Order: sequence, then structure tokens, then C-alpha cells
Amino acid sequence: MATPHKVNFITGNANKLSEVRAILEPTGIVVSNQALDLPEIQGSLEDVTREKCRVAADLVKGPVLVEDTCLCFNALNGLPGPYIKWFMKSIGHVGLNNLLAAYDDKSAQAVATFGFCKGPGQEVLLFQGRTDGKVVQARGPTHFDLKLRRLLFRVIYDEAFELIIHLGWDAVFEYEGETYAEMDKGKKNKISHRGKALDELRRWIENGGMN
Ligand SMILES: O=P(O)(O)OP(=O)(O)OP(=O)(O)OC[C@H]1O[C@@H](n2cnc3c(O)ncnc32)[C@H](O)[C@@H]1O
Ligand SMILES: [Mg+2]
Repeated sequence: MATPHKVNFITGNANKLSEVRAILEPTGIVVSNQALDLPEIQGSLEDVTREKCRVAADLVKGPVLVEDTCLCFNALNGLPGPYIKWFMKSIGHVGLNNLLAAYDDKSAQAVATFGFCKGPGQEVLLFQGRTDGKVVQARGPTHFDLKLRRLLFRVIYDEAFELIIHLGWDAVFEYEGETYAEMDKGKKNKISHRGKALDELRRWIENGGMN
């Protein structure tokens, strides 16, 4: 039997990790994880992931997979984009809606940009997925993954910080009538920005990219 492909996904976000595992592991790709706090520079979506990946490969001294998630409002020419985490943290779901109050156009694009690098000094390859939707008042569980969140709540000593830092925008992003938070995980992973980006990555791996 062929040895399974392995990726070392560097993320501090347990929700991302569980989605990446749910998407990749059924395809035979094994996902390990290291939670490193990587710098996120200012720049294009691609620049942010490229730099995260370069630093991760240097720190780990081996092959790494990283990802950066953006939420781009069309009325705001793509902002908050890569800065969505800091917007979420400071103004939350209500604030995100308020940002668009002055515009009729509530459309937005969720973007996942994965970076893979074989090791220090090696080229960073990018795999991107985009899903179009619109920003709505929060509907569905307001945490990226509520069950996981409750579990984390019990085991992580600094619960309050973790609660804020991992709070995602699933509840305010609507795709074809349902918010990401209202969908079951299987459906979200099929149509999501992350699912599409990981399809690209899987194709590349299956075509021998990691050899
Ligand atoms: O360690 P990393 O991988 O950087 O994890 P992170 O939580 O810092 O993630 P990002 O830098 O990519 O910031 C993206 C923000 O969007 C949130 N997020 C990421 N993916 C999401 C998804 O599929 N649905 C909703 N929110 C998501 C996430 O909680 C962050 O607040
Ligand atoms: Mg981050």
C-alpha cells in the first residue's frame, strides 16, 4: 500500500484545523498540527499567506501548510480582507453589518489562501478558494464551531482570550439563503472557500506535487 501523504498544518485556530482534517483526511491525506503564532503582514491576500508560510517553514525547519482567511466586502473594495480577524475582535458581527449600512451592496467574498512550502528557503506555492455570498444579521450559532468552542472552554486556561480570538463570522456570511453557521459542516465544507482551496491542494498532491 502507498504511504499516505502528510501535511503539517500550522494554525492556532482549532476550528480551521477541524475543517481541514474533515476535508483532507477522507482523501487519504494525514494532517498533523503545530499551533504557532505567525506574523501576518499588511499586503495582498497572497502576500500575507506567502510570508506566513515562509516564516513557518523557517521555524519548523521542514514542510509546512498554512492558511490565511479573508472576508472581502465588495462595497468596500475588498476590505476588511486579511484584516477581518481584527475587525471581528473589535466590532463583532453587529459592527460588520454596520460597516455596510451606508451601501445597498451587501455582497462579500470569503477567501482561503493556503501556502505550502517544503522547507526553509524553498518556494511557497499558493492554493486559493473563493465563495461569493452576502453579509447579513447573525443567524445560526455565533461561534465558528460551538461544540468545539465548549470543549476548548473546559480545557484552555485563558478561555476569555480564546473565545474572542477564534470567534468567526460564519453567522453573518450567507450563501444561497443559508449562513455558513446554519449549514451542517459537511455542506459548508463542500461549498466553502476552504473546501475549494483544499480541492486545488489535493489535486496538486495527487499529481505528485509533494514528491
Ligand atoms: O493561526 P491562524 O491560521 O492564522 O488562525 P487565525 O484564527 O488567526 O485565522 P486568520 O489569521 O486566517 O484570520 C481569519 C479570521 O477569520 C475567522 N475565520 C477563519 N475561517 C473562517 C470560516 O471558515 N468561517 C468563519 N470565520 C472564519 C477566524 O476566526 C479569524 O478571526
Ligand atoms: Mg491568524
